[in-house]
Amino acid sequence: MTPATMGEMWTTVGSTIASFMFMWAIVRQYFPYELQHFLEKYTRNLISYAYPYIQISIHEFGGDRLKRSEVYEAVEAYLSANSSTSAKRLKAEMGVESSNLVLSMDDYERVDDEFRHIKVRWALSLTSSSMQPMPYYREAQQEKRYYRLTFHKRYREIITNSYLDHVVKEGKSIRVRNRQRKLYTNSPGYKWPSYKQTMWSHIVFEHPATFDTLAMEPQKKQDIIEDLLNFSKSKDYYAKIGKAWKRGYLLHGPPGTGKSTMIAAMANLLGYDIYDLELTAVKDNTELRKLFIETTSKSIIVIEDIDCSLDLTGQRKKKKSDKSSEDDETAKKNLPIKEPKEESSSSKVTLSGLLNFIDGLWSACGGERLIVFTTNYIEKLDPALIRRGRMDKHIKLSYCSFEAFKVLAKNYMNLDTHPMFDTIHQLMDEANITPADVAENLMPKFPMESAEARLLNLIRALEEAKEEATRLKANEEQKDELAKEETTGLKANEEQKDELAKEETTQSQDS
Ligand SMILES: Nc1ncnc2c1ncn2[C@@H]1O[C@H](COP(=O)(O)OP(=O)(O)OP(=O)(O)O)[C@@H](O)[C@H]1O
Repeated sequence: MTPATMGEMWTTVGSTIASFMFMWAIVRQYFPYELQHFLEKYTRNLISYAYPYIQISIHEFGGDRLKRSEVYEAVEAYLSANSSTSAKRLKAEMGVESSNLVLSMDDYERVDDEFRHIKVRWALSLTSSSMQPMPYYREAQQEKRYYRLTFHKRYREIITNSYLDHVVKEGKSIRVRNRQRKLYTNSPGYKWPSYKQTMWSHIVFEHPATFDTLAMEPQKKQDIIEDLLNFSKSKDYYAKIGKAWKRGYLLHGPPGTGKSTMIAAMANLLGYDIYDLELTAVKDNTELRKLFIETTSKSIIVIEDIDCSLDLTGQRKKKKSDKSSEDDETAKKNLPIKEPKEESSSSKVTLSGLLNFIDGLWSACGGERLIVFTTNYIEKLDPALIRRGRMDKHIKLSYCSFEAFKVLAKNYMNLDTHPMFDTIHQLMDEANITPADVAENLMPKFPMESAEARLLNLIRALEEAKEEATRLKANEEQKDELAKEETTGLKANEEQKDELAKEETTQSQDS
């Protein structure tokens, strides 16, 4: 068939040449190396006169042949999202950084893509190296894969300036979404022996908590979700206002109200890694800075129970004997007593070191990081540590409300409503119970335990909590009464003493 227009003619020439080159890529391996080299050089020169297309190659391995090229990996991810629907020959592999099966275009396969109405073609090809492979990097050296992008030369500018950037950005974010996330810790067990320094070590982070499963009032939950999503999309905004791209969250509330669960939900929402920083294992401010610099972008740095981690007030660390008065206070508030973390006497991290870690010059490195502190006792923290700007958002996690209970009932029993809910609602207004305790009661104690039995367990727990609260209140009132009586007695004594003294003075004056 004769091509009707010039455009079609170029298309025909182009696709003929492209097909020729594609065929050549397959058959070239059967030619001796020297002949391949010779033929390629002269054919390329000849083709470049007639060929209206531009080609860009992206090789799997860089000059050092050891590390996969980041751009290649991004293109691979971008095309795997694209090619799984359009390519005819796909290969299935386990993702390097994920446990999912990843589909991508097979060797010598081609896929078409479109960008601002411009059609481009990607092909995956292979070359074999003439070099003797090193034993450990055999694969990297023997089979060299590369992607070849072909487009018409009239689109050179748009493709090189915008399309490639778009592919790499998209590919990187697909990789972030698909990667296996990590939970890092610097626990004392991971000291590097020769330097005696703590180091990060990690396991795969697989916590199933999400904001859907988190028991909390819906409006409060929505505010937090929006705040987090807003943060993750605000790179340009932070740059514009000249602030490091990071945000501090302070989660406070009694034990078992979901502080750790919320951190896991945050990480799952944003696809971030978690660095669980054990401050008591950090030797000094220098080591803290080193650990901080080693954290990567898109991560949450967590310091749990910050009040127990260090003496952040600069005062003498409390001795065991000093604890009793503190414990009295705790008992008054009906909170379980938190054991202090491992003795931190060897740690010389100071409050100023920690503040530097949050918002000093070093804190700007890396970007896109959340810093989360948790505490059961917000009132114990130095105001400088938690002022807005450092801890931008303070979130109070509290005892279970009826709204929060409904989330747990849905999660644990798939119940939206039940006649027993009214009693539970009423009791929850009168008694304090943590979401952890509610969850424990809703869990079946044996297979097939009925919903009624589990709700009854919860009602009993609520009644106990109510009785306990009434008992504690009565105790408090009794203590207040005794204190009042004591004060009245002391006052009467004082008055009697004054009276006697007055009488004595009168008598001595008379005599
Ligand atoms: N708000 C909640 N939503 C869903 N589950 C919760 C919630 N709060 C607690 N839980 C359940 O209770 C368990 C303990 O909660 P979590 O460890 O998150 O509490 P915490 O406030 O961090 O406690 P602590 O102060 O002792 O560290 C969790 O594993 C979870 O099953």
